[in-house]
Amino acid sequence: MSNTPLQLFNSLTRSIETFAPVHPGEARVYSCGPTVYNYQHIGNMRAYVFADTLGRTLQWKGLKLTHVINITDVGHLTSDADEGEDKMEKMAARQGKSAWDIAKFYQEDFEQDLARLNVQPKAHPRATEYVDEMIAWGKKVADKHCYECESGLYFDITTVEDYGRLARAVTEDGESRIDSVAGKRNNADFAIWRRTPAGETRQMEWDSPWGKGAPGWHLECSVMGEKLLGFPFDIHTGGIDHREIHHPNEIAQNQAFCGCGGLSEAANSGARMWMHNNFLVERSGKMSKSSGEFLRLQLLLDKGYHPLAYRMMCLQAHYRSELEFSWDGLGAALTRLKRMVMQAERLADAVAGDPSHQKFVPALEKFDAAMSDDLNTAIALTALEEALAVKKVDAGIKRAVIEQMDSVLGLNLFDLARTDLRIRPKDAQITSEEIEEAIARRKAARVEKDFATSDAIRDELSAKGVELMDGDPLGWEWKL
Ligand SMILES: Nc1ncnc2c1ncn2[C@@H]1O[C@H](COP(=O)(O)OP(=O)(O)OP(=O)(O)O)[C@@H](O)[C@H]1O
Ligand SMILES: [Zn+2]
Repeated sequence: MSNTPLQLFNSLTRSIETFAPVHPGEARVYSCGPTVYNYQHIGNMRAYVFADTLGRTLQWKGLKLTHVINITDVGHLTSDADEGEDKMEKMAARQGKSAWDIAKFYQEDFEQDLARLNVQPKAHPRATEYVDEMIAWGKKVADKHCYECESGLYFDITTVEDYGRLARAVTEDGESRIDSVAGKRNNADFAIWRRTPAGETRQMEWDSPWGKGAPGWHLECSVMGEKLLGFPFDIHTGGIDHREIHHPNEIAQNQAFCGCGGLSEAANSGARMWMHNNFLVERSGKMSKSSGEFLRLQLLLDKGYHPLAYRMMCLQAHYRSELEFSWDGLGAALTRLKRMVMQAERLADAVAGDPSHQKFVPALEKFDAAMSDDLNTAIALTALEEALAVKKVDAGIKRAVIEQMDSVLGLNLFDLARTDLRIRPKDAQITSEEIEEAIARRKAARVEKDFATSDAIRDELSAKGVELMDGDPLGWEWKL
């Protein structure tokens, strides 16, 4: 546990602030979750590695954490600015399945990816479970803040003070629009309720005072945040794209809901702090699902990379910096993780003791200072390596220090074995058992000083794409 004050960058004020819990001894965090109309790409997963590292840090500071990552299973249109088709219904039509089945399938896939990245269990409320509460919220704010037009109930952004303060850049026509909704008063007004067009039926629709239809995407997060965490809660997170439209709209709704209009009190915006992770990018630009082919965690596995190598890759960058994905970078992150796992393996039999020992003070202080400085995981990783390198100390003390650091970074160092990190690529022509069996035969031949057989086995493996790595300092033994 650490008592150093935690400094975090609050997007709302664009400055570093000291975290002070709303409820003493507790931290309540809401992270915008995925729209489950498709697989998540690894860029999306960067957002959850960041949110999880934040949650772990708050726990390490001694706070009882309540952390929500919602599931958007209705209401997110193909444009964040509330226009176009519902992403769920569009995919359902494309796959010839029900929107409910689509949501279930991709939610499960998402949760599997979270587990693979060692993201701690969180609450995952689904938007469709809160529709009554969304309607109640709409009723409460409708008179003062909304107007109806043909396509539904819209929020008039001029009815709250300082709309778009979070984005700092919202202008009347500053956002990309794909088509404009007839009857909207201001370009940036957004739907609270989307009425099903006359003569159509949606798979996901509910009765409301504004006709049959579905809730707006921004409303969902406001409602689930308020219901599950209460206003104000401590921290709201999301990817940096949400700073421009989704979160300013949530804040406007929250101001209306609190009946306090203004933004002078951080409380009025629903959360005290708003934090945003930067993008994972490819050379060609932001990784995105709309671009057709995209990188999934499963593809990394299929190519032989352990998912935690991707977590390592994320931690090597500051969450507010862009991170460019490359296979070489991922390979380097895997090697780094492997070195750490090997060092942790040496402590496997030790019972964790009291971490206070002179020799670990510099590394622990460095780690604490780095994490407390707006989650500087890149430096924290070097402190972890310094602690791992400390020699001639009691293994139990060392284990306790490493466990503490790993509880924050989530690399799972004590549960991973070296061999877990060597994943056979999906297209490999040979099974791991066959490789191990050939290696055992070769070892036996070498004991007999039968170098001809030993070389023959090496060639036989090489022909199948397996390179033996005699004397490899990482003990890798072979690679494909
Ligand atoms: N390339 C990226 N890097 C980091 N975070 C991202 C990236 N793309 C999206 N995110 C974040 O991932 C979370 C889930 O995003 P969401 O479900 O809205 O999908 P999306 O990837 O933005 O969809 P699409 O690519 O179809 O526009 C959000 O917090 C979003 O800000
Ligand atoms: Zn959201």
